[in-house]
Amino acid sequence: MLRYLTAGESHGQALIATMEGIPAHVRVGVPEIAANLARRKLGVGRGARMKFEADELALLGGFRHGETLGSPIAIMIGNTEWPKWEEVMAPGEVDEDVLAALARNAKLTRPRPGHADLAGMQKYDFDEARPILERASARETAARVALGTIASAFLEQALGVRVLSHVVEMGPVAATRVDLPRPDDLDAIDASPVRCFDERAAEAMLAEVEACKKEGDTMGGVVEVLAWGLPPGLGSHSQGDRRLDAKLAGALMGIQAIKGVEVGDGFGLARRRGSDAHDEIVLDGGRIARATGHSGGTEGGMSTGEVLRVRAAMKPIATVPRALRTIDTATGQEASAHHQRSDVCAVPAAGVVAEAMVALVLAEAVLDKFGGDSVAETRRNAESYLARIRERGLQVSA
Ligand SMILES: Cc1cc2nc3c(=O)[nH]c(=O)nc-3n(C[C@H](O)[C@H](O)[C@H](O)COP(=O)(O)O)c2cc1C
Ligand SMILES: C=C(O[C@@H]1CC(C(=O)O)=C[C@@H](OP(=O)(O)O)[C@H]1O)C(=O)O
Repeated sequence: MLRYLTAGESHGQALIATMEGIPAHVRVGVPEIAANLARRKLGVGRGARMKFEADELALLGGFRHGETLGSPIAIMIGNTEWPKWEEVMAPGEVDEDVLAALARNAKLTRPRPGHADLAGMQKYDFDEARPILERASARETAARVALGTIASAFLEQALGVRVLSHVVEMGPVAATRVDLPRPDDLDAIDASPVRCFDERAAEAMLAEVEACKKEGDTMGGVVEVLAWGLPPGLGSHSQGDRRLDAKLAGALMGIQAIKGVEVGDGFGLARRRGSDAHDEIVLDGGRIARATGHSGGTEGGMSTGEVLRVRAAMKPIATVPRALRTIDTATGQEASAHHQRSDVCAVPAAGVVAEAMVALVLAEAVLDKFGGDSVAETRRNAESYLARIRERGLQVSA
């Protein structure tokens, strides 16, 4: 069983991530996690905070000498901006006069449409948005990316599974390249300011973000996550909440601003006839293969052994510089939404977060199927399962 939690506010002292259930001997540590945290900050359209804030990473539990111990993992990511926020976000009581003198403590009573501000104030009984936005903020995704790095390392070392993401749509611009990126393409994707595999589309995407920024507006887009090398049979058809596709959808929808998830061709499948929608089962050198990849690598809530392909649609950033209409909850009058600074577009970063969430779901599914308290034990169990599939003549070619 794999379980994890994150804690911490956007302008608090630190983010904390804990995870239990990752086997011993996964070779992973600060270099790999720090590299993924850096990837999450990349991409055109990110706001000023990405430049001046560093992620101060500390591994507090569950690691020794560059490997996991099989014990609970505890990770801290310090917010280097904390000194500026020490009073505003102090966990203890602070003198009212001190707070009143701080401009950054001004009450946020003009909730932003599209953010968690208003619903959160209503639900948690606050007279301003600060206590809500602090946790709603996608700063929290740094903690999930840290955990996802460990899940990814486990998947690769136990089973040779590689997870990657790329941007396929940015506002109105869509990539048209049909071949799927492979793990070796990830460096090139990360080198693109829009994290797009299709170079021609990348140029148009870049122009779109720049135009959007100039016009004081924000953008969304679509990211695709691929997992290469999965065995068939992760997840189960036997209960709705055990379906791999359901878990993937839930995990991706759990990312801030994600409003749609597609598995494989998703909504497009609904517009096709069955003869044109399903991946015919064919022979490839004596092994089972699929003629096409419409399903995205799951059937019946189980992985098929083909490449897993899921997409997540991100809505435009809620903090629109050309501020949207709202109500000032202090006066009850119409007003424009509060805005200090924000990202114009965070789709490239959302791809890195989506990659982490998919890795966490897959690691959980692998541990459900194969168990194991060490990487070697998970690998042995998976090998024996795959040997049985071969014995039956049911092996896939991917
Ligand atoms: C990587 C990332 C960065 C984000 N940056 C911002 C931002 O700078 N400003 C903003 O208003 N929303 C930003 N968001 C989106 C908000 O966090 C999100 O809209 C908010 O939490 C409300 O949740 P909902 O969109 O799911 O309703 C970002 C989301 C992600 C995934
Ligand atoms: C800090 C991060 O993202 C933040 C996510 C976010 C939001 O509303 O989701 C709003 C912005 O923060 P601020 O309002 O302080 O400028 C982003 O910078 C991060 O990703 O590390």
